[in-house]
Amino acid sequence: MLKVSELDVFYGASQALYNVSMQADIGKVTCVLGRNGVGKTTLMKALAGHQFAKNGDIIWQGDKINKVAADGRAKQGIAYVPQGRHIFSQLTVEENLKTAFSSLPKSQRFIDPEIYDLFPVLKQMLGRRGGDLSGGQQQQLAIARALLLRPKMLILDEPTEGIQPSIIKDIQKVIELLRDRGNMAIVLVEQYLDFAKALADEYIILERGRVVSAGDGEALNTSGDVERLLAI
Ligand SMILES: Nc1ncnc2c1ncn2[C@@H]1O[C@H](COP(=O)(O)OP(=O)(O)OP(=O)(O)O)[C@@H](O)[C@H]1O
Repeated sequence: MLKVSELDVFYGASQALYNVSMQADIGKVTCVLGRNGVGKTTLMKALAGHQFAKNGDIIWQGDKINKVAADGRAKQGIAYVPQGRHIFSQLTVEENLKTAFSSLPKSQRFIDPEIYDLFPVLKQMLGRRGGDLSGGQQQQLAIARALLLRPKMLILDEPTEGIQPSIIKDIQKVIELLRDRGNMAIVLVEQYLDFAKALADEYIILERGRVVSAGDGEALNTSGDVERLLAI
């Protein structure tokens, strides 16, 4: 389980997160919602170890990981799929997948064939360059690469951004399947409310760096607050 308490995060002198607390349980999807620029990506970076908190605690599986860098967190089972996917456009699909190996012990440095059950398109495209894939295929590649770490927590920052509806459905099914296995916490940043509603077991909404609403996924459908807080 992930437990975040009273997190303050700064970029230089500018504060991006104020007193943020949240929890993400194994076997659940926790959605982080909010308009542009409210701090969602900053929170994900703080969870993944790409940005450090000035104050507050990040407790993962009972250990305080505030000071652990990103590679250390990957080794502790935290996998991060950043917004914009960050795949290597000059490397092939297979080479992109293998970049995950550096965080794995030697015995686990292989591509689990299950990856191709989840994302069949990747098998057909193993020799293609990452940059030649569609946005949706790149997103699938980025998620597959993260899954090679055999994570206990998967952080997905806006996986539907700029992606065609049929692939959004495929990604939704994969997230549901991973959740239903019950051995992974999934933290999902999402602007696309229908996708969030379909997947969220729990949610938080950020506004100007603060948590302004939180609850179980059902409340996303019933609370009028949600539409108001996410309206542009
Ligand atoms: N590297 C940075 N240096 C300085 N300020 C930053 C940096 N990255 C983000 N910020 C600022 O921190 C605040 C939160 O940004 P963040 O990217 O976390 O928001 P977000 O909710 O993820 O937005 P979006 O939905 O547009 O991705 C914004 O005011 C942004 O301008």
